[in-house]
Amino acid sequence: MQPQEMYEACVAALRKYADNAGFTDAVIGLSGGIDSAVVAVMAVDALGAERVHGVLLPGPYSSEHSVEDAQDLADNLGIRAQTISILEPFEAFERVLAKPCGGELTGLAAENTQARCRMVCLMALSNAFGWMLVNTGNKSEAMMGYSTLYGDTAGAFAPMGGIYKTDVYRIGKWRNGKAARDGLVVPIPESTLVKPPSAELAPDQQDERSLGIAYADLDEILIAVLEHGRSVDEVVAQGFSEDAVRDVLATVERYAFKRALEPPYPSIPFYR
Ligand SMILES: Nc1ncnc2c1ncn2[C@@H]1O[C@H](COP(=O)(O)OP(=O)(O)OC[C@H]2O[C@@H]([n+]3cccc(C(=O)O)c3)[C@H](O)[C@@H]2O)[C@@H](O)[C@H]1O
Ligand SMILES: Nc1ncnc2c1ncn2[C@@H]1O[C@H](COP(=O)(O)OP(=O)(O)OP(=O)(O)O)[C@@H](O)[C@H]1O
Repeated sequence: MQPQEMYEACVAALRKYADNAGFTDAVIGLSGGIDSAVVAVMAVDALGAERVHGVLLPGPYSSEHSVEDAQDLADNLGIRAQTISILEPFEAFERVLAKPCGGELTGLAAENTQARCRMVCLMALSNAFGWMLVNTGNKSEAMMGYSTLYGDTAGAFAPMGGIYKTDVYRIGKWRNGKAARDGLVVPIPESTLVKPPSAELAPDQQDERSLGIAYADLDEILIAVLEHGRSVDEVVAQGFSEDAVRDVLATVERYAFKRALEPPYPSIPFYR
């Protein structure tokens, strides 16, 4: 499927889900990253700018450029955006969880607590105003379990849940190009499109370093096996090491439990 067809299918699925569930408005955490940027544009196209509520939730490792990119996106889209710092709640959790967690809240527990603080804030807004929390996950992350259970896996619907990360970029670029061709404001800031993706849950964290593989390679392996039914040998013949392919497939299997707890997403054969 070409980016335009993918994009329009995701927008239509989001609109339909919200209508069926009786939601008029949506709330989205805006991180300055590509995933939340593309999902926010989809939500505006599905529901209208006045019905999309952005929330910037900076934490201890949020970079200045992320906050700027998130604000620029909101301005370009003409949506209301507010900032809720997670520093205070996170510090409170660091204090109260230090002793129970062995003396200090560190490592994975500290990283994931930040994502869960964000979820609590977003769900409070959902409860207060009846806004649907839109999940920003993509299929590459879901397959690799690269998300925080009960954190950024929250949300009613994941419009991009069936789209691999490399296509998230293609879709975003296509949507920006369409705006430019139509003489409209280009929604996604250039720096969101070019910076290396990062969860910003630890200092200098980058997705591809944490995953141990570049998204371009990861997606090629995932699409070959999961979408086109290729065998390990066939994928190795495409130019990947057998270890790399087997590692990816073992991770996919290990994280089936997390996918079972993630929101629904469009059931569209994007890759057939
Ligand atoms: N079989 C099973 N059935 C049911 N539950 C099972 C389970 N195995 C583990 N669990 C539970 O799952 C927990 C582990 O899951 P979880 O807490 O999510 O933690 P985990 O999967 O270990 O780590 C999440 C990773 O995703 C990264 N992340 C987070 C947020 C956003 C992004 C991003 O950029 O997209 C990336 C984060 O930096 C971290 O490296 C275990 O502590 C256990 O409670
Ligand atoms: N600082 C933040 N402010 C608001 N929402 C956030 C913040 N950090 C994370 N989130 C929410 O959690 C989601 C997952 O974070 P993640 O870092 O994986 O995504 P992203 O930043 O949109 O994209 P990328 O993976 O390219 O960095 C985001 O899409 C966003 O909805």
